[in-house]
Amino acid sequence: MAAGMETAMGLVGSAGGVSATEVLLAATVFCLLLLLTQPLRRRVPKGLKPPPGPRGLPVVGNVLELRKDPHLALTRLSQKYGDVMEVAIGTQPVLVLSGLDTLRQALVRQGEDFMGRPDLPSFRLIANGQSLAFSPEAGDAWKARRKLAQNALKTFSIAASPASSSSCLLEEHVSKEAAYLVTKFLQVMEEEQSFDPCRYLVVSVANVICAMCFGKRYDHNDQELLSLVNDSNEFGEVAAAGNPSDFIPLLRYLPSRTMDLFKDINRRFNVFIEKIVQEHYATFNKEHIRDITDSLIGHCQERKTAGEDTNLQLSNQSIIAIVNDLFGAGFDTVTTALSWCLMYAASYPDMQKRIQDELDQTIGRERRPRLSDRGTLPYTEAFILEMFRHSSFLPFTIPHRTTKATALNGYYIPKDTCVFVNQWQVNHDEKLWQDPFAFKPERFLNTAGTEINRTESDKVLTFGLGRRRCIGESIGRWEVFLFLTTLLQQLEFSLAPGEAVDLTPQYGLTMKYKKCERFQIKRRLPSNGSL
Ligand code: HEM
Repeated sequence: MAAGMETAMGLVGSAGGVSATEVLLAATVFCLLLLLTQPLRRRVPKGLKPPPGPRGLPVVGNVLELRKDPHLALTRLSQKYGDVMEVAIGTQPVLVLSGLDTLRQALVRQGEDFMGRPDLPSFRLIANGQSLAFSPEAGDAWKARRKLAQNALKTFSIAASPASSSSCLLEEHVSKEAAYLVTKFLQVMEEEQSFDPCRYLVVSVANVICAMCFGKRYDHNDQELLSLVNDSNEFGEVAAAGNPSDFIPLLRYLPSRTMDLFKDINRRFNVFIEKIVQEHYATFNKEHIRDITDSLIGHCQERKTAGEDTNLQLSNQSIIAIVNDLFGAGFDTVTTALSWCLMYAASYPDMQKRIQDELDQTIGRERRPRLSDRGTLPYTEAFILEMFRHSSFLPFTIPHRTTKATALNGYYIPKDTCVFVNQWQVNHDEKLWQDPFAFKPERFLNTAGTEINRTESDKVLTFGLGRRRCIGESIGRWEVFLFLTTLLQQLEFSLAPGEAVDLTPQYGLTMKYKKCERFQIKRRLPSNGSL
């Protein structure tokens, strides 16, 4: 993103000259460009208005205002122009939506109108253009694929599992990986003074989604997996809302290291998934469906015998691409959520202690936390909610697109308009939250501190809303809960003394704090009576 923005800045900065003729020529070209690049005046139906927004420069539009932390820049602009505003990225108009009520209206009540995805060049590179999450299709075939993904995901994660000693497969996988992490953290701590736990967290979280999708787990030193999961930052830089090269065609022809990396990540990702899918095809047995990949292969084969192909035109390739999406969406989001949890816990030791006291009183230390403990740990739940709100690590949803011409809050919005949904703004809106920049889990508790206040928790926006709402929401929330409680039941997290840690989120599809090698982890002292 930064490289692209610099290029965009270079573009406007390059005009200049010394002689009067050159100045005149430059001015003429400028005016011509201005005329050519102004969006054609749209015909706005009677009774409606075009959305307001800041005036942009020719060629680059408002790119310069958005070049750093677009979520903050667009929040500031929304304070001036309102919940429905229009900015220009390059010459393309982009609708930016803020405000919880406006988002509920657009994404839920008028959900069909706002459910598309824009056809962006970088999105075409994801899963060979077949991605469920990023491709522009939003018709019946897409709806059938989303349903298929939801069902497969449910069967191999949160559905009751009579064959397992855990309540569901998700609990079994997470519990195992979290217990392994406890041992791993203590082992690394013996070897090093302090370290970055995210390096291990990401493999454990990836192993959970690998177990569900592919029925396999990887070693923490597996180079193939490590090289994939450690490149999520580069992926997020390009796939984030507002990547200039998606909107300014000229930038696509200029060399960009970030773009080259993005292409390479997607290529390696496809190779990784294809290899596993081929292995599954070779050993497939319809009487013994082992995981999500098998269940999708099974679906392809059933459809073939039922002659359903012409019906919804789902290609086998597009069905198999679903595992690509589930794996991709399933590890970076949850790892980022957990890394923020650990950072807040280490930065606020009193809050960490309060969670641990709650765990000691409710669960003790003899048995591992289970998913059924969720409703019994209100402070822990409030802490997780506050992590989602305060970090807002998914500042925007994946961009949306209008599927037809529509109206919102009295503004006219043409078909195929690209839409950014500003989740960060909602989570820091002073009209919704008292002291929005403070980290205060208690804001979600009732006065007695015994229950979550559901009116407050429903205001946090993290998983999107409506037709495009995240299909892994329950899995994501449950994983964060179970990993965090298992880790905090056994371990104490702190930061090595030194300079203050920089908690500023780095802009991307998912926002992380700067790499921090200063975590120290030790086994908790026995509490009175337990252990
Ligand atoms: C804490 C964890 C997670 C967070 C915060 C999160 C958040 C989101 C958000 C904001 C979106 C975009 C919504 C929109 O565009 O309006 C999304 C989409 C999606 N998520 Fe998640 N997610 C998480 C975990 C997961 C997991 C574990 C999976 C799967 C195993 C998953 C699968 C997906 C898929 C497939 C989509 C695309 C849906 C569509 O385009 O219709 N997510 N998620």
